[in-house]
Amino acid sequence: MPGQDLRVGIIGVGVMGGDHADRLARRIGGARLVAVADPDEARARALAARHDGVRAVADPLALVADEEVDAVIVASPGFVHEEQVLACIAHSKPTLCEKPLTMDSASSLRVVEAERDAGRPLVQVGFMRRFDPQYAELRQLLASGRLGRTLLLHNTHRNKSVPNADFRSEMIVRDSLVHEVDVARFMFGEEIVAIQVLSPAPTSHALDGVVDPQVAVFTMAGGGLVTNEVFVNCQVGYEVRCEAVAERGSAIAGRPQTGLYATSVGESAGAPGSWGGAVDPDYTVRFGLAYDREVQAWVDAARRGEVVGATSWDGFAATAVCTAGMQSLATGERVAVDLADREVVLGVGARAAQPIP
Ligand SMILES: NC(=O)C1=CN([C@@H]2O[C@H](COP(=O)(O)OP(=O)(O)OC[C@H]3O[C@@H](n4cnc5c(N)ncnc54)[C@H](O)[C@@H]3O)[C@@H](O)[C@H]2O)C=CC1
Ligand SMILES: O=C1[C@@H](O)[C@H](O)[C@@H](O)[C@H](O)[C@H]1O
Repeated sequence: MPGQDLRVGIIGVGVMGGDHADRLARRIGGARLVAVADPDEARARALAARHDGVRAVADPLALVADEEVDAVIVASPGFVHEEQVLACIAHSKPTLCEKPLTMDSASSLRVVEAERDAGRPLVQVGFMRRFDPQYAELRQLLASGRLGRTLLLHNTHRNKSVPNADFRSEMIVRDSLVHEVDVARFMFGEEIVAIQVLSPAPTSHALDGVVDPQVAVFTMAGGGLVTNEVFVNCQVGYEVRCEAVAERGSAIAGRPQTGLYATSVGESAGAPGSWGGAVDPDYTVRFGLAYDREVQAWVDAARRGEVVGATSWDGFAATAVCTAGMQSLATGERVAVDLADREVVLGVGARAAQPIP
């Protein structure tokens, strides 16, 4: 592989698959897009037609088996990830799987076990916030110990709106809150042992019966607490931040300026979707650089036969927390996370992913 471009296939060419195709074509070195697969064949053909040398393949599993595809980005909906990622592992193809790894902890564990049995690291999960410069710097600051022991995190996660009628309360946990789960594990460097999902009065902008916003509280293995607001129909724009509170100070990733920061759809804070500067409209803008860094790191690591960023274990651990979160959403009760023992599953001394370059 050294010296040759990594030939990449993308499964699922909706918002994220299309975005990754563009970055592979324009901004990523050492790789080229060669094939795309999507059951929406017209969409796959249209994307292939926009890029030189890219084939549209009807069957995602045929793309995985294709000898001219070295590595695969899985950007299909979460409920088909298990079958597609297992196929990638069976064909020894390095895989960047968009979050969530799968929809429940049992299926995510099957992916972890399949990769273990394949005997080499193959799967990176698309938790891109780990590659956002501010999130990465916050993680380094906390790990350096300069602020003392980390006590609390406060996460905010707001989407302007979600277009999909399928985006029910459960989806907010499995598809949106799952990012905060990974952030909490990343910042603390430890597992989450319990989750409680609270249901405030919903916004009138949510579909009937959808709990939006939600407030989730995570208990970390060392006793730290993480509060999380997830609000997917906030109307204003995309706001994602993480404040860490430690024994000797605090720090925030994701706040664009100092001073009063007010957002509004109305006139009081200026033009709609503004605070005097602009609120990012969505994740493709806010995390564009993080996705670039994530995909470049994946390409570089795949060429070395390694995995960086979030591993299949991280994907499994996040899904396990969300599985418990679904139970808590239904009852309002605090639910313990049922996480397999990492050393039992992966073996004593199993190597974590390489640190993010
Ligand atoms: N990291 C991040 O910030 C984000 C990650 N995502 C994740 O990316 C994945 C895709 O999400 P979007 O692009 O927003 O969805 P989308 O709905 O825009 O696109 C999904 C595409 O997959 C195709 N598809 C449906 N069934 C398929 C199958 N069996 N095999 C292959 N393709 C299939 C659809 O035709 C569509 O083109 C999801 O896992 C989602 O959670 C989505 C948005 C942001
Ligand atoms: O992953 C993402 C979406 O799937 C999810 O639906 C959004 O809530 C997140 O902000 C975005 O990053």
